Amino acid sequence: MGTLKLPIQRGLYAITDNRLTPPDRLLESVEAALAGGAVLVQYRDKLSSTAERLRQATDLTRLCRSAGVPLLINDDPELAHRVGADGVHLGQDDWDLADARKLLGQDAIIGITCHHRIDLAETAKAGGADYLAFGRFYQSGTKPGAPRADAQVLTEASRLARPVAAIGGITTDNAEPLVRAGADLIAVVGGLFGGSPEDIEAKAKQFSQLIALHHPLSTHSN
Ligand SMILES: Cc1ncc(COP(=O)(O)OP(=O)(O)O)c(N)n1
Ligand SMILES: Cc1nc(C(=O)O)sc1CCOP(=O)(O)O
Ligand SMILES: [Mg+2]
Repeated sequence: MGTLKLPIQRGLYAITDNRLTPPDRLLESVEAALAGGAVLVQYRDKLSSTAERLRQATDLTRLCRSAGVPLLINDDPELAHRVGADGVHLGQDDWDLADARKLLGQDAIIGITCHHRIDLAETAKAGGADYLAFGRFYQSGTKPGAPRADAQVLTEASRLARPVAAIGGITTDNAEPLVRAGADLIAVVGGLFGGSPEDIEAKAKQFSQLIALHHPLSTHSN
């Protein structure tokens, strides 16, 4: 873990996937997302062996650190601790937030899945979550069974004074209403990594530009 908590910027949150960012393309895919302006990266891998996950997480930690962008590990605070990543993303059935905080320390970034529920977000905030994630907003090939959420929850969550992430089926064509509703982080797997590897940087730039343009607190014209 770094010695200082990195700030969470508003923008694109790039999330990796075994199928779409396989081991032989993982680093170049994330590099392209970073070149396109991703402000946060999550290593999400539910299939690889422990040794492979350790290798990939170590490589990504190095890459993201050199880009000055925080790397979070999905589900696995012990792996985050081992590789010195910047934090974790935890779902409602994953590690307890307090236990993860105890292991990773105050400077770790910990994000929590809140589905479509403000009560879960309030609990997560009270427990010290660094951002609150809501979804899924659209059909998702990555997690088709995730509960549905409506964009209004993003506006309601804006009052909680924590960065708000939106996830689930988001593409450059459907992200704008979520940004307008108050999403600070647009979290994407398929809409970023699902096409041709040559297109990742351009897609990341498109996401980054539309977030900068349409967020309610943007200094650009809306
Ligand atoms: C940014 C972000 N939001 C939500 C999730 C989903 O977390 P979880 O509910 O634990 O589901 P899995 O990702 O573990 O399948 C996420 N990973 N990232
Ligand atoms: C990992 C995840 N969590 C979700 C939630 O709603 O909590 S939706 C989702 C999948 C995100 O991938 P894609 O951008 O390909 O839909
Ligand atoms: Mg999880």
